[in-house]
Amino acid sequence: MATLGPASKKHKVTVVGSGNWGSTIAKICAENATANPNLFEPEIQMWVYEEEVTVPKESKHYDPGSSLCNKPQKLTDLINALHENVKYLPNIPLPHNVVANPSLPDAAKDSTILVFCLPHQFIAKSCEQLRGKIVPFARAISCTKGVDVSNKGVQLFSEVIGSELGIYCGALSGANIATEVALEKWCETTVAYDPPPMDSRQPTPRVTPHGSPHHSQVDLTMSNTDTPPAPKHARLQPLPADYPPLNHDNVKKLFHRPYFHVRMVSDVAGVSLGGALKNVVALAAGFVEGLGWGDNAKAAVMRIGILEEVKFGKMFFADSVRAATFTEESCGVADMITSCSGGRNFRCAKMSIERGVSIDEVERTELNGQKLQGTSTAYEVNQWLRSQNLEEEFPLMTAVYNILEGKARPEQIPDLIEPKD
Ligand SMILES: NC(=O)C1=CN([C@@H]2O[C@H](COP(=O)(O)OP(=O)(O)OC[C@H]3O[C@@H](n4cnc5c(N)ncnc54)[C@H](O)[C@@H]3O)[C@@H](O)[C@H]2O)C=CC1
Ligand SMILES: O=C(CO)COP(=O)(O)O
Repeated sequence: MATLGPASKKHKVTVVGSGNWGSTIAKICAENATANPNLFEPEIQMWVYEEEVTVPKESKHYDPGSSLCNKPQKLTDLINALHENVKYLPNIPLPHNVVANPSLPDAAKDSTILVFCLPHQFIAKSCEQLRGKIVPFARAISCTKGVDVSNKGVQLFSEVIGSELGIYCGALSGANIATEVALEKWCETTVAYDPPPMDSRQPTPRVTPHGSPHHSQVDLTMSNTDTPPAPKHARLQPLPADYPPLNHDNVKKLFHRPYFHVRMVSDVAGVSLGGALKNVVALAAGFVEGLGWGDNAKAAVMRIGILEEVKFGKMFFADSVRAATFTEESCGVADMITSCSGGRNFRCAKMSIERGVSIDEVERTELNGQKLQGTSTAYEVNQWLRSQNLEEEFPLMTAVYNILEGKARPEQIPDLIEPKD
């Protein structure tokens, strides 16, 4: 067995995104960079989609005499001066080693770990900006919840990021309402990371994967020897030996906090799909709550939602998904419950019924720039199901789409999701 020298380099970490969850994830990574100085560079770069922001009067930083407060400022300048994202994560101090950067290529320069935490509609554009500008052996984790439908079929965002950038991408998802996590209220999350064996420098169990570059182009099968087989296609570059290995233990150290408990798994598809599809279910839960139907109705919607998640995974990601991920891990049932109780998709869908306005209007007026993922995911999922002639197999996903389109009413949900004999 090859001897491994001590790692002389450390991982540079960039968080791509700075919204409600992006800023929270940057806080977590920054705390862990400080806690693990042997693994990570001290500074966490956080890419901020630049905009002009006025410090709100209710902010503790508001001081009418200060030049920062008397006119709109660049959000990056505010974050770096106040160590708070006053627009997307107000009242939460960010560690001083979080550095806001308005240039994506600059923020990601030389980074070996890219943590993507953007609303899903912005992933493709950000990958375009990064293509050819990152270190070729970088690894990524997608914290984005959604699926992408294109002429390539239905893809997870870990797959989109992986194939656009030619790097390996895992996924982080769980019952994680950002404001609670940012306040350090305890919760669990699931990180799916199924790295090529060359990263972990230890045998990794064979998993049958779906689609992303290491999946389709690199044979992950381990022989019985300690040396991993050479990849059939060398596109995925090995992590140089002078970096600490990116195995489950070290990836966990980037995210696990006393208030944010990480369980590591290898099922990237299951983790990603749980997070994506529950956002559509949360809209249905919001609709029935908005009608005043109570917890029993919401529980029925959640039950069917979980069944449709599992079915979607088995039908379209059969070679990689593990049904138990949806029931055993935080990214499954637990995320369904929390999202259908207090998530933005749930709350905005409920308000849209109560006020008799569209959910898009509620998003515009109530979320101060934060983005719903359930509405666009409902359209993406429907586009895919329709292309496969399978809308009837997913009555809840289809009902939500039809309600958003004005082709069905929320009151019809019980009939729409009733199994057809
Ligand atoms: N907020 C939460 O509680 C959680 C969110 N997530 C997921 O994390 C992902 C990111 O969500 P949040 O951080 O909550 O974002 P957010 O919804 O709070 O904020 C919107 C973000 O989009 C950025 N943005 C606006 N226009 C843009 C453009 N043209 N290009 C690039 N960025 C642009 C804004 O700067 C802002 O950072 C989503 O997929 C969401 O489902 C996952 C777990 C919890
Ligand atoms: O994903 C979330 C909690 O895990 C947050 O969901 P919302 O985007 O609906 O707030």
